[in-house]
Amino acid sequence: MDQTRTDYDKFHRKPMQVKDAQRLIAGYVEAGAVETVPLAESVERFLAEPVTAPHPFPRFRRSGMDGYAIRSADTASCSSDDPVWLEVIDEIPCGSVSSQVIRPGTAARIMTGAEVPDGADAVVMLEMTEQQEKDGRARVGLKRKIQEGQNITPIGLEVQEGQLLLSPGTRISAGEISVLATFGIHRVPVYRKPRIAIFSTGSELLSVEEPLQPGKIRNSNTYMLAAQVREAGGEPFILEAIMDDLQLAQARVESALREYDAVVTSGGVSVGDYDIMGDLVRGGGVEMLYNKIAMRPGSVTTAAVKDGKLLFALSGNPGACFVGFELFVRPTIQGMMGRKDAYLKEWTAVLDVDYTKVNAFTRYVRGRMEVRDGLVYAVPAAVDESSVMVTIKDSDCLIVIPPAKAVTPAGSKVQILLLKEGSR
Ligand SMILES: Nc1nc2c(c(=O)[nH]1)N[C@H]1C(S)=C(S)[C@@H](COP(=O)(O)OP(=O)(O)OC[C@H]3O[C@@H](n4cnc5c(N)ncnc54)[C@H](O)[C@@H]3O)O[C@H]1N2
Ligand code: MOO
Ligand SMILES: [Mg+2]
Repeated sequence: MDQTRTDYDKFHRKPMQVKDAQRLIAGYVEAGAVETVPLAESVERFLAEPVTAPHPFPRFRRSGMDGYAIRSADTASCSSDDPVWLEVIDEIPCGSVSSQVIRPGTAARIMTGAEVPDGADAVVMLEMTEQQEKDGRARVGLKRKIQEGQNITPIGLEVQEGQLLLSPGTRISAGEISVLATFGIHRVPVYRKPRIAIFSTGSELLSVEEPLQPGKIRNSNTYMLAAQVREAGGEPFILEAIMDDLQLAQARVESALREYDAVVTSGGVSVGDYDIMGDLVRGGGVEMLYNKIAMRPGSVTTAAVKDGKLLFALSGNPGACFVGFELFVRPTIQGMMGRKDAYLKEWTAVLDVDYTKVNAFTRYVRGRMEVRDGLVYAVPAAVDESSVMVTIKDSDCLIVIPPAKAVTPAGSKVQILLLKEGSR
């Protein structure tokens, strides 16, 4: 390729819409290998197989109170002046099953969580009863009519046998752990965490342990990306940052693509003389999928594929790097763990202040949500330049501002993308 042609390609990039780029990437994403882990270790992992209920839950008629299991018909005509007295024929602690059948005129003492004996159709709480002993036999007195079914949790109230409880791709947290434990699933099939290699490019980068030097900065993107990979559910592998050297980058990308499930880099994707990642993806060693997205920040966000494995070459500007990850890498990692359409959740909100910047591309503005009078307001970060690092931490959403020729006024309805997994 002659130099003129190369420069032309470098500068004249064809922007792709975010949704089209996401769809293109999704075509290369498949759920990966499965491993089995002990229940306690399955938290935060992604389930690999459906879980259906092997039995109903509750599995037996369960007493909801400490009291007496009775036949409701026995209380049909009792009153405070004329209590009914039932003979207590058994005591049923939780975990025990009575061998008695409750017949007319009898009752069994029962504890919360115990199986209600045959014949009984209600449980009366202890506080509503009187106890008596007559001729060496325990009796319980009731003064009020009791409804059939009272304080008995029926079989299968929560879950029917065979019911689908959890689908593959579900992220396991406390509620899912409770389901798995209840049904005795103590070895849990989960997707292996995708192994994601991360390295930054830039001759200006110092490692985080190094003292500052003139013109240099510390490499924050690598650590931010590693945190994002972990939050998405993947396993980050931090590779040493490299200088702006095309051969070095080429060798590193190739070996990382061989060894890991996907590779994420930061820096060097724009049109600068040392923007080597931009050159690398156009160089033929990998198949470029896109090198311009119709968005800001991150317009130069780039992706490529080699032997079915994805390379995400994100912008070096921290704000753009963060957004590029959230829109393209996060859904990829989660897709590798069985999640379909794992894109940031979208809500509608009211823009809190005028947004004055205009742009031909959709903007993904860092911001935070505030709920006032039942409405969600989207408050843009004070500074949301692509190069700004410090407002990333203050953001819990990205405010989507479509291409606009004029100010987007306060009060406009806007879409917001939720960033924090906990709020999704
Ligand atoms: N002539 C043009 N210049 C630029 C354009 C353009 O269209 N024409 N686009 C601008 C935009 S927008 C962006 S975004 C950046 C993209 O830059 P690169 O992806 O090539 O990234 P670098 O040049 O390597 O670095 C940009 C910036 O980020 C800092 N950086 C880099 N790596 C890290 C890191 N690991 N941790 C923290 N900070 C990092 C770097 O020092 C630079 O300040 O290009 C614009 N220019
Ligand atoms: O590509 Mo830059 O990140 O648009 O701001
Ligand atoms: Mg650059």
